[in-house]
Order: sequence, then structure tokens, then C-alpha cells
Amino acid sequence: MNYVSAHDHDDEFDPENPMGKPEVPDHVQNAIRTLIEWAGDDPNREGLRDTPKRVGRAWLEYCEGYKEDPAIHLSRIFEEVGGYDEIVLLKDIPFQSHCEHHMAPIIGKAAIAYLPNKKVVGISKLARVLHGYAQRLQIQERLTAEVAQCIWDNLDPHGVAVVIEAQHGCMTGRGVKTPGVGMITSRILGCFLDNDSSRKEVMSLMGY
Ligand SMILES: Nc1nc2c(ncn2[C@@H]2O[C@H](COP(=O)(O)OP(=O)(O)OP(=O)(O)O)[C@@H](O)[C@H]2O)c(=O)[nH]1
Ligand SMILES: [Zn+2]
Repeated sequence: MNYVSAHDHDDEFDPENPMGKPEVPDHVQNAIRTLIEWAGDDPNREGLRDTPKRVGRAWLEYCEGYKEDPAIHLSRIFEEVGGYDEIVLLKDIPFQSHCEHHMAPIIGKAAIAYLPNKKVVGISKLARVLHGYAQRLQIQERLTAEVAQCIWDNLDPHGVAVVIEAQHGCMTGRGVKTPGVGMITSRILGCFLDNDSSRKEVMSLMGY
């Protein structure tokens, strides 16, 4: 039997880089080498030799959100929802971001709710919107507001509520060094803002 390799038809196949990992330009690698040296280590020692490439690729992944407009995930809309007109909530969505001040990890979970007005999306799309904005350099307040606004602008719902709870690496591993401390932010729009009972209902479904 003849086996066809996945790479047989790939003109770009590079035996030096069989996994096709993204190239990291020299100036990026040099910047990381400079940082390693400045932090007190030797970028030429065995264990650190490939680190500038790895760090470059890791940052491409951490910042994948810049490659897309998260609104694209809300373009496939289901208009036939069988008369469903109650709150839709996705909660405990884990996410990772990086703070724009220290580029340190922000690790947390989000709850995203909306009250549909004819337009409903596949539930995974709410998490995709979150990750699209989280995979950038962020502050938690802006991340929360951007997710809420994106849903508001694209689904024309009656209401949107986004609550994010996260720990900031820049507060745990450095600086004030206070592990375990959590930051909570919310952005509430439409009927959840204007109507007390709607607001209470969504907050209680979220567990707040
Ligand atoms: N509001 C807000 N602040 C954040 C967020 N992430 C990090 N920070 C804060 O950004 C602030 C930056 O403060 P600076 O005084 O400029 O920086 P710094 O000297 O490193 O501050 P310390 O962290 O207190 O050591 C710090 O208080 C961080 O805790 C975020 O998502 N939202
Ligand atoms: Zn920070």
C-alpha cells in the first residue's frame, strides 16, 4: 500500500520545521534575548537557546485575538427560536488574557447573558467573542465592556449582562504580591440596566 504523507502536496514543507510553526523574525528574537540578559541570565546557554523563538510563538498565540473581529462569530443568526423569549446565559466560561500594563496573565471566568429579541446565536459563539477580545493586551474593564457591546451591536437584544471575575498575575506574582485576590467587573445594558426585576433575575441566574 502507498501511504501519502500529509506533506506530499505541500510545496512549503520545510524539513527544518516539520510542524510548520510560525517563523519568529530576528528582531523579535533579539528583543527576547535582550530581556533574558537584562533579567540576569545567559541567552546562549543550552536551555535558553530556543527560548526566543518559543516566546515569540507563544505571544502570537496569546494575542490571536488581533487577527479577527470577534463580531464575525455573531454573524450566523438563528431567527427561528420557537417563541423563546427568556434569558440565555453562558456561565463559568474560563478564559486567559494578558494585562496591558505588565503583559502578565489575567486568568478568570466570565458569565455572559442576553435577552434575545428575535436573534439567537449558537451558544459557543458567546465564548468565542470572549476569547476574541481576551486574546489581546487588555484591562479587565475594557474586556468586559467590549464583550457586552459586541453582543449588543450584533444581536439587537433587549438586554446584555457580562460579569467577569479574574485574578491578575501582576498582583499575585509581583508588585503588591497578593495571591488569591479577585477582581470583578460587569457591564449591563438595556433592560437589565433599566428594569430592576430583570436585573435581579439575570444576576441571580449568574449566581451574584
Ligand atoms: N483597573 C485595572 N487595573 C489593572 C488591570 N490590570 C492591572 N492593573 C493595574 O494597573 C496598575 C498599573 O499601575 P502603575 O503604578 O502604572 O504600575 P506599577 O508600578 O507596576 O504598579 P504596581 O502593580 O502597584 O506595582 C496596577 O495598579 C495594576 O494592579 C486591570 O485590568 N484593570
Ligand atoms: Zn498588570
